[in-house]
Amino acid sequence: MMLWPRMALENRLSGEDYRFLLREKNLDGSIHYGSLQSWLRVTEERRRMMERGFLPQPQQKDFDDLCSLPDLNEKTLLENLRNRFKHEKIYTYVGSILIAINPFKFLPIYNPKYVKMYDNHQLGKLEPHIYAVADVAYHAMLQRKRNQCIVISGESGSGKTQSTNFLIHHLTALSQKGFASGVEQIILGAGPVLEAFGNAKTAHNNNSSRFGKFIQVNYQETGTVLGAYVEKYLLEKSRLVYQEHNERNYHVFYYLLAGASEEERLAFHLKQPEEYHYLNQITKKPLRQSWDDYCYDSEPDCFTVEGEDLRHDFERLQLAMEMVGFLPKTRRQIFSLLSAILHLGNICYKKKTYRDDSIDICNPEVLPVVSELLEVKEEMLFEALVTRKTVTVGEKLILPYKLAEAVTVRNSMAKSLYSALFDWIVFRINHALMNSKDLEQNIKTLSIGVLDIFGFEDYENNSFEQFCINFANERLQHYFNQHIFKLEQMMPKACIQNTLAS
Ligand SMILES: Nc1ncnc2c1ncn2[C@@H]1O[C@H](COP(=O)(O)OP(=O)(O)OP(=O)(O)O)[C@@H](O)[C@H]1O
Repeated sequence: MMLWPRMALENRLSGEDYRFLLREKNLDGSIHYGSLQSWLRVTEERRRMMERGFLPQPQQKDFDDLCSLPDLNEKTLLENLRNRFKHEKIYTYVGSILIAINPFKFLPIYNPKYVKMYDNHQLGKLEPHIYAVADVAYHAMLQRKRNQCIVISGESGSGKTQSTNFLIHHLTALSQKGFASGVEQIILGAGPVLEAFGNAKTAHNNNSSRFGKFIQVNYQETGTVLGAYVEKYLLEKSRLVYQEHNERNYHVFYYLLAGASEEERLAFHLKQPEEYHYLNQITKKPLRQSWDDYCYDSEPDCFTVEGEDLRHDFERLQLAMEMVGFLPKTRRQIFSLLSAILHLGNICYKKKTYRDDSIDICNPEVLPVVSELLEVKEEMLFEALVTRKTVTVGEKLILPYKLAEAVTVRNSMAKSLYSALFDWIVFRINHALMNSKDLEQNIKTLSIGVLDIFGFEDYENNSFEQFCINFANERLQHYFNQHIFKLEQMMPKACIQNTLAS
């Protein structure tokens, strides 16, 4: 295109005022001049030919930062992301924010070569990557001497936990530069332990986090990892006693039942998963055939998920627990408690007589098993399961539970035991992650936090837990919007100040 070309001025017809001229090279190399109107006619013709398939579609250029899209609207934004995804580019920037699209397959972009490539690089210079975000946070922390935080948000199954793992991996790799010190090993070992006890298969995600976590990696001012801290939020306790169709209980139960040795099976009185009430609800889906006739359709079970090797997972868990500092004796106690919870769920009740509401346990042979595994007296356990103690003015009353109450109490006991176990595991992990140097007052520490909470959920039956999860997501989104708008507002001010100063 030529602006104010001599030729255009010379050849212009009266009344036409060319400001530019279109110049096109023909196939034989000769130059062809055209007016804007003729060029528009040709392009329109080309567009029609392409639409009919006579001409090849032009290769669409993709933008690695959505802010660079010439025309930013929902359609172009989604098309750009789709186009990139087709070429296995799962990451795209929106300024300093990173969008990740779950590829649901392994991509070879997380090996040490990539760690090196993204070390100390300027955001936007290379293809967008999760390592680039970790790198920017790390160097911003070192340069500005300020703590940093990375917030990960997205609906269930979108890849938040996987992204957290990549971030933690890169954050520790940047610090160690090739050497795996003790603390980094513990940080990396903590992930599989938390996942085994706090993740489960859901309808949306085979490895869904059923708790929120904030992992804070602490550094010395030189950038060396000092230690870490894990904060846990709201473990979904209801899953322990009830799961929706096609969902499972926490992974650790299936690992234990598949991977325990013969000796452990005997010691913990282990059975098959389908023999435990807390695990066998998934196989049966009520199928309504007519209005007054319900029957239970036997669906294929989901005790094992495609591609899963539970025995191997149990071995991996044992290794990770060892890395985090759980001694064999402690591990045995943990597995004994898990077995006790499973047996506890099998306790069922019946009315003693038709006349009153008093109840009895219909399978008393389970009681000695639970009492042995929990190391509590059988009588005390029985009392706790069938009676309630209340104190009135100067009087202690022991009242029997009603049938429905007793089932709720049994489930509450199981939920409390598991929740206490999970809290204790997080506590022990934190103890192992805490470096004594953290506590020394003369060492100034910096940190990078990664927030990974459960994603937005909408099931057929949504419980109080879904309400809490979705509310937390809404709050996080609100915080994010506020933060981004504040940054946007600050930007013009900073620009004006800079212009005035210069
Ligand atoms: N970058 C990735 N590369 C390969 N696979 C991935 C990636 N991100 C996610 N996945 C796959 O998607 C699955 C679900 O991801 P993830 O568990 O991280 O989701 P989530 O957002 O944390 O879900 P929830 O909120 O339910 O915990 C993973 O188990 C993994 O198989």
